[in-house]
Amino acid sequence: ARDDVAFVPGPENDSFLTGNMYTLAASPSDRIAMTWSKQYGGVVRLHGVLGVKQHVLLISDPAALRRLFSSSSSFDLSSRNLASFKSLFGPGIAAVEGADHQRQRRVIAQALTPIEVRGMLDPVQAVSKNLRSALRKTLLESNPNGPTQLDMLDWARRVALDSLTMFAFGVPIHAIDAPEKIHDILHTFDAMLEDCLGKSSTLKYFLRETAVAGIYPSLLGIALTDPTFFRSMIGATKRLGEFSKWVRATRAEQDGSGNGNDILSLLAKSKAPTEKANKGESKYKLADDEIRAQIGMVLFAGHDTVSTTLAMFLTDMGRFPEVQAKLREEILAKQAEVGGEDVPFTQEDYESMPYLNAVLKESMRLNPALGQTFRTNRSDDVLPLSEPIRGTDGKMRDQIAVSAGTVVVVDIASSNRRKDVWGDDADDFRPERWLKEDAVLPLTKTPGVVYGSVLNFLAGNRTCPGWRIAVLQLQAFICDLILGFRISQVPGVDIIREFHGVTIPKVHGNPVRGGEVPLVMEAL
Ligand code: HEM
Repeated sequence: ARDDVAFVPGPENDSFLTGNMYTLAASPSDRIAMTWSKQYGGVVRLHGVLGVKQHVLLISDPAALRRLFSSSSSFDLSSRNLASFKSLFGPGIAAVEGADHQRQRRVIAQALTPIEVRGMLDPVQAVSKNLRSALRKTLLESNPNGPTQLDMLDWARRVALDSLTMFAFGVPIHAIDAPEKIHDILHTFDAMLEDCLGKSSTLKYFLRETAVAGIYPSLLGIALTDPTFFRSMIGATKRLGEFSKWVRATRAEQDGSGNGNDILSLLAKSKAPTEKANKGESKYKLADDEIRAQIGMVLFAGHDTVSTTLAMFLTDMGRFPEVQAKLREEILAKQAEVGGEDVPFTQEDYESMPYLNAVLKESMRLNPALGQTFRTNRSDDVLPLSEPIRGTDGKMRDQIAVSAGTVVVVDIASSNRRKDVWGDDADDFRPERWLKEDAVLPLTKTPGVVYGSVLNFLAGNRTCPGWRIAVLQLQAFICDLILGFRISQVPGVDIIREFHGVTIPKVHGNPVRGGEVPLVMEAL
């Protein structure tokens, strides 16, 4: 088949074994991807891992991404990702493709409509209030008269886990009150992601990548060549199994279900036959093993993504104290308007705070929890370009033929910073850009996304189905934290993001396993 990928300009090969892929994975804060996309444009040819596929395309061009995310696209999660998800979680939404995926998505989308998400507000707010009082107590105990330095990534993980287990599974886990009791589950994924996907060394990266790509797929082969990777996968699978058992046992104690409004209860309803069931309706139901598989899947997709986003938001509040002060003013004014501290905000209240949403979108735009995600095409495809490129053969091309099986990196980080879309100050933190009348970007400029034209929740057939509840949680946590605390940077501490499949924030120059976000917190 015709294939233009080899003619797309890109960087020199970095390594015989890992091409440019380890450089990409090991570069903090998505920096190298953004450097390449600035240097070479919206499509960049990378050298792949030896033996897996010679060339890889790094894409931030909006026209190419629109094609990639369109309904007729041949691109989907790579089979290597599908297989790893399947062995970790079972046949859940991110482990299946084609008709099975469509059916599962339909059911899961029904559990996360605007109406269902509205019903999840109470538990989310209860957890958020608990965070505020536990944090206040900790601060007063450690320094009654002033500020204290805390790892806010740890607190973000705890609040995200408490909130998720309530709205998704209908069971309380008490990560805020007793993190030591659930340490394993709290850290299942950050540990696994670091061991399995993180930066380590070129050789280890090579062994892992070729293992998951099925070059030597036997468990024994993986165990022998990369014991850390092997142990970590086995450990995560075991903890997930225990967690899922605990969820089901706790729900059984609570009269066989959660509160009725959580994702699991809603999924279970999809299984129950209705009297009016039309012919063919069963194709929109989930089997028991599929429902079970969603427990681990949702824990994976909805925990570290939210905690990283929140921790980076708080980091930005430390970096930009004037933004923090202005945001606090807006939330205080809204609180007075609705009747004071004791009246909880509604979803409309959160939505009607323009500065809150502008700051959240701006922080997410610059700090995506997933800076990259990987795809392969199931059949030959052609990607149009928003601006033509000159190939390494000297020919101008306004589209690129991509033969089946090509690995594509969706460059979310660079897409969120394109100057032709966001303006010359695309790299700057400037929430005001969202307040202008023309802030709504024309869809022709972006790949068609659910939340404010940023690509954080992706687009297309695997757009994050949890984006509404993710945003609602972030709005609630942010309001409580900004009202309750003054947040400052720790002098000399710079936070970077390491990419391990999901981003883990760390201290520049002194990265610890699992990450941390030290901030100076003061109760107001
Ligand atoms: C700020 C928080 C979040 C971010 C940035 C985020 C981002 C994403 C992205 C980029 C994907 C697509 C991954 C890919 O296909 O390569 C995704 C998928 C998914 N997300 Fe989220 N997510 C967030 C929160 C949540 C929450 C809270 C839930 C749970 C309710 C959730 C559930 C899912 C599920 C189930 C998928 C798989 C969808 C599929 O394969 O069709 N996410 N998310």
